[in-house]
Amino acid sequence: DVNSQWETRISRSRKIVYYYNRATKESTWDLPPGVDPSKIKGYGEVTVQQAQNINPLEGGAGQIRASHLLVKHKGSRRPTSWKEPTIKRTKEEALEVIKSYHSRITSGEITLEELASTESDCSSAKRNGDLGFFGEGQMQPSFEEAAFKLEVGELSEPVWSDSGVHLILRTK
Ligand SMILES: N=C(N)NCCC[C@H](NC(=O)[C@@H]1CCC/C1=C/[C@H](COP(=O)(O)O)NC=O)C(N)=O
Repeated sequence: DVNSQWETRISRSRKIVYYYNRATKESTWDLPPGVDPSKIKGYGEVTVQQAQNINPLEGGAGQIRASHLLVKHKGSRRPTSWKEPTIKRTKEEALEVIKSYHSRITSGEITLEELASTESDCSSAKRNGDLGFFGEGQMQPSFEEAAFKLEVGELSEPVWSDSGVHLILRTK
């Protein structure tokens, strides 16, 4: 089963956990869909919290914390998600969807975290969209540039990255 293929390792440079699949030799920063970090082979003592790369400590200098809601499209770098195995919507359709989410959040009808938990195509949906603390060089440039421009508590306009289109809420 999927938990037997994956193992957690510590990235020496980043001092955060990543996941390595012994069968496919794939490595990824984010919790692979369907994997329970508390059930897979760990490298050293890795807490579940660490395994989800949520840095429990205040972000270091120059780090911010943000949550996001991602809507992927068929041209996304990984057109699959925990929600659907093959994402077929077009870029235009993805933008329409994210615009409707943007107005529902700005009208106060729903929060980004609530919407991300059920609608985001990113595995961070399980954490209400929380990406934890991150510094420069960790996220794709377009996402990083938009996120670092936000004030704490501010919601971005739709932001494109190779992953798809995002709404970003800076939280710290
Ligand atoms: N530090 C934390 N928490 N995780 C490391 C994130 C690695 C980073 N990821 C991104 O830049 C995309 C855009 C912003 C968020 C994000 C999340 C992607 C989106 O989904 P995907 O396109 O991968 O299927 N899911 C995971 O990586 C990257 N350099 O690829």
